[in-house]
Amino acid sequence: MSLALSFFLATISASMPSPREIRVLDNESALAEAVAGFLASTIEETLRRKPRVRLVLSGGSTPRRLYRTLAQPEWAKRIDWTSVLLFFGDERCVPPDHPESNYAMAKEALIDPLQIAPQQVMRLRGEAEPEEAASHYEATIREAFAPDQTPFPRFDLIFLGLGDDGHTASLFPSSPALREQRRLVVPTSSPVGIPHRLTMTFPLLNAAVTVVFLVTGSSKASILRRVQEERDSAAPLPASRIRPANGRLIWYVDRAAASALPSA
Ligand SMILES: O=C1O[C@H](COP(=O)(O)O)[C@@H](O)[C@H](O)[C@H]1O
Repeated sequence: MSLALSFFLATISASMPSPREIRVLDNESALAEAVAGFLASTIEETLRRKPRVRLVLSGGSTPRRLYRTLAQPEWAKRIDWTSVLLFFGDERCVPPDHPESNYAMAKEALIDPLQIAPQQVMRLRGEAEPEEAASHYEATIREAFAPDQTPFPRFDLIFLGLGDDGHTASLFPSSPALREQRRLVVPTSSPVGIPHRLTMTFPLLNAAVTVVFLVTGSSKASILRRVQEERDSAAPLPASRIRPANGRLIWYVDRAAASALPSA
């Protein structure tokens, strides 16, 4: 089936800051190919306007598949990685070679295979004291965007995942980090797995030019439906609060994850 046919595109714009698009692909590998194509054209288009692309990577198994796809020769030769600066939306407070580190995963699947230069990779220091690591990353981001960053730095593209509990990045339901309005990066905690985390905040994530969610598998079907339905609720799940103020929000999901959506 062609990519064009396997896309189901829904655009819902009522009372939202920006239209939302849901693109449904047959399976995880079709999704990785489609997102690789989207990334390639975003990088190309951004480089026509400015010298650098600032891209935020996410953790999780779906992004890993995407990174491995991007490292394949056919995609490697289509993308000019020398002009891309890589950042991370969140990190576990673990050393950079820990199996749970988002940086370690991206290094193994994307950065090393593509030989992306260390000076292009801005990692969160999971091994440092969390407050210090958050402030350090905030300074790193500010420096990478100077002087152009009012009111918040505007990343060209941010990849995000969706947790079973509705979390995204390391913004977990009921966390005080959800209320942060001023800082770009904060320490936070997770109710499951590695407890101490670092995460980008809503104001920073929502300042992006484009945010892309990557969601696959039937285990995500019911939470995906909830996130799509409750966008106007008074206490929405963290993932529902991703609403780029002047940007685009695109959901790439596979058929299994989309199976509980009303239009699926
Ligand atoms: O944005 C993100 O989302 C994931 C949740 O996805 P999962 O597929 O691993 O459940 C999160 O854990 C990850 O750190 C983050 O970058």
